[in-house]
Amino acid sequence: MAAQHDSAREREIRREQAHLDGVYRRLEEKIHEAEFLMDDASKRAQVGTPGALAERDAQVFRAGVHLNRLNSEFEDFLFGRIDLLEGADAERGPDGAYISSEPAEGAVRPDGTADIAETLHIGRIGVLDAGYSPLVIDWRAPAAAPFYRATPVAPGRVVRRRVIRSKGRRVLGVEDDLLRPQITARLDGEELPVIGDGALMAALGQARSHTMRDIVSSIQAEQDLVIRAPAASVTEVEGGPGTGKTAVALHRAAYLLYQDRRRYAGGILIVSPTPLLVSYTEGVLPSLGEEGQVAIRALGSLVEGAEAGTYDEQGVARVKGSGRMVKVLHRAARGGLEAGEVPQRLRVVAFRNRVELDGEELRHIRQQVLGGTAPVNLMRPRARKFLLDALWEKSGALRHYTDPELAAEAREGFDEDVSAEDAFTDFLDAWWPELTPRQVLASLADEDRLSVFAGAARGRGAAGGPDRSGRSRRGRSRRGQLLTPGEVRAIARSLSRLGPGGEGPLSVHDVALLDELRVQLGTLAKPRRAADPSLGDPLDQLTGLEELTTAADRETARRGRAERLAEERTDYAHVIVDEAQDLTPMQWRMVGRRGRHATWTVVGDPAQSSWPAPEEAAEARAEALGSRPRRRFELTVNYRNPAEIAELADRVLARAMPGVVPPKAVRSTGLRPRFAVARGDLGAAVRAEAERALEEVDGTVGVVVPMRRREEAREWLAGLGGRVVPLGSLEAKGLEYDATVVVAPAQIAGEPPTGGESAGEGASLDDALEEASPAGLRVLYVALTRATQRLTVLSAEGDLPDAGDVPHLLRD
Ligand SMILES: Nc1ncnc2c1ncn2[C@@H]1O[C@H](COP(=O)(O)OP(=O)(O)OP(=O)(O)O)[C@@H](O)[C@H]1O
Repeated sequence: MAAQHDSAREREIRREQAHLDGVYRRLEEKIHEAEFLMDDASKRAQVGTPGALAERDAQVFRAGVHLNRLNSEFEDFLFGRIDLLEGADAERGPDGAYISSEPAEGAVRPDGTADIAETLHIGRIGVLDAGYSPLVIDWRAPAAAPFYRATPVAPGRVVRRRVIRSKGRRVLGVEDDLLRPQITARLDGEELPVIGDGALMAALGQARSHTMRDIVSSIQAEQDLVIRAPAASVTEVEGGPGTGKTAVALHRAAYLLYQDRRRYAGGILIVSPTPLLVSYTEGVLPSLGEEGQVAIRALGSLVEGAEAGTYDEQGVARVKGSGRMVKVLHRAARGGLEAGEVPQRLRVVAFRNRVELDGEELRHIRQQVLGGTAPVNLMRPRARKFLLDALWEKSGALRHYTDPELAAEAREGFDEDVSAEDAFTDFLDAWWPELTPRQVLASLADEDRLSVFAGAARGRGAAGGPDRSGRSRRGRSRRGQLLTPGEVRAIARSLSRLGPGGEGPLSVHDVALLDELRVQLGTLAKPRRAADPSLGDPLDQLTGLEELTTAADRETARRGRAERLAEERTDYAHVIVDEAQDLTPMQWRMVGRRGRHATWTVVGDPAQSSWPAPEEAAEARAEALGSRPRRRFELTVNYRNPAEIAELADRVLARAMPGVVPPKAVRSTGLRPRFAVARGDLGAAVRAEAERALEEVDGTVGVVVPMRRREEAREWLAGLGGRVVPLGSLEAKGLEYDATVVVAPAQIAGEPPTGGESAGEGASLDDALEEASPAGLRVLYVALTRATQRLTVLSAEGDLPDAGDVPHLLRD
């Protein structure tokens, strides 16, 4: 093989540049073609026959999509290349590349030499030359798979894998991996040069910004297996921090779209734990050429019209997220009719007689109606019928008829009479109003009401809330009691921030409760809106001769329709759940409803779960995913943290989940984590450490503080600029920064379940350890695994640092 020196590198860069120039020439031709098609299409608008118009619409649409993709500003449009031996067969796939992945017999000569038979360039979208030969293969095409999968142990046909770095139209560099070092391969009679020592490390060393980058040029083999796994039933992926789970989930969405656009366009939902993670990741799909086809939603934004703006204290969150709430809400929905002023008398005039039902009779009727299983709002017709039955009986009119036919006729007349009376309809509206989920949720701010639904007797066992370690006292509660009086009080208090109609700020966990109530209450069919021509199908408007709308109008209408569909869509074709370990049972139910007929990809890491009752969540997850078969994958390499940081985090993991094998960190920076202690003012110490980190790295600095300190942290760090981000420990999920400052680790690990004070000044070692529940330690593990370059641990009250400033929880 040729030795690596600068002139060889430059020559190779020139070669790739020549190829890229050819690709851009071809792209320009395609752009002209698409523009011509658009132009041609708008001329057809003047022809005006239905056939021509329909054809034109289709043409405008196709050309528009194509133009958008071609015009997209791809940072490095072309990023890879593989040089392949001759294949075992001579069959070509639809992208023009040969299909076989194994070399033909005799491709390597007995003397160890071989010729490169095929060179493929890999890019974000595929481009064919005028003769339909591939200039660039789409990274998702089967022919591109060896680029990701080939290893020196199983190289297949790949001799050399090259990552090409470019900016705009300029090739900046190339990095090669040689997969068959034992052979001497020739390309066009020349020995194949090998440049650089791998692109992965270069990618990992880059400074981080506030948005995630795609990893399309350096996807690793174990990740590629997940990305390209067939979308059957449930694909489950587990892996430690930094193993690329989120990256893989996003690339998988793009892959599925490529595989079956018809099925998946607009039909993929990615569920993310926090809005911060949504905004961090949402640029990745457009960079892969997939704009607007995938809904990425935070757990607090999954229900239409309900956007969570706050977090509950952890103790409250634990109860709201628990499966015990299903029964409480079921009862609350059924009892919701009693929440306001309930009319105690119904008085109507029928057949010229006054008929009346009193409070007791009405209560009895209500009970009978509620004996049905339908959602409460959908029982209104049943309520109406039972009321009419009772009125008819009470009127005594039946006695006057012996002939059943006449009796039936009379009854019909009676019902008509009563139903036409305002007194009756007004009564029904007040007695069986349409309940909204928000209203019913807000009604639970009344502790007495909630106690009834929760089966919790008031006034006794006031200390029955969550205990200090956050463990539920469910095991010790009375039979039939769903929530303890302490839990009832905590929930009622948290809901008191809502107005009577449920207006006001919702917490993330309230949203899952609203979704549950939505189902328990049922939604009345809305009267169909008068047809709005801008929302109709443009093809429906082609009534014959006149051309009513311009192409631009139609494009707007199409977009309006797409947006409306996206808003209303509640059942997806594929659901991807990121950070799945953190979904509460109630959230699993909410997410499960959105993928009843879907295939699923579920990625997560049990070691990062902040949910204190993993068995309960596992049960809910099993229920949401149903009996679909599971296919499991594991990711084992940590691409984010340098080994020095991973080693420290692993100490916490060993404490939180003894026996769990941490992922292997592939990089080492030689920089050990820094330990410091806040001896005076905590805010000043945090600010000083953040400033120091800003000096040390080019990119972002995340300052992770206990949840209850996040408001203060904003003030401490004010004015340091956009590179510094203050975060509560639970908000750090899934994110990464070049440097992180983890503040008060013992408080992060021991954040008390009901938001009270944790072990403070003068706390003993035993106190500190007792406070740190496994769930708390897992939260700390997340905080410690966010840094790509540098980590500072700043001890505060309760950390018990040793002489080297290492806090107790992080010592060996
Ligand atoms: N094959 C790869 N090539 C380059 N970078 C990679 C690769 N795989 C992962 N990374 C990078 O490693 C970092 C971690 O990836 P990601 O956030 O997807 O991990 P994760 O498993 O979701 O982590 P966590 O569980 O901590 O949220 C990201 O910066 C990602 O871009």
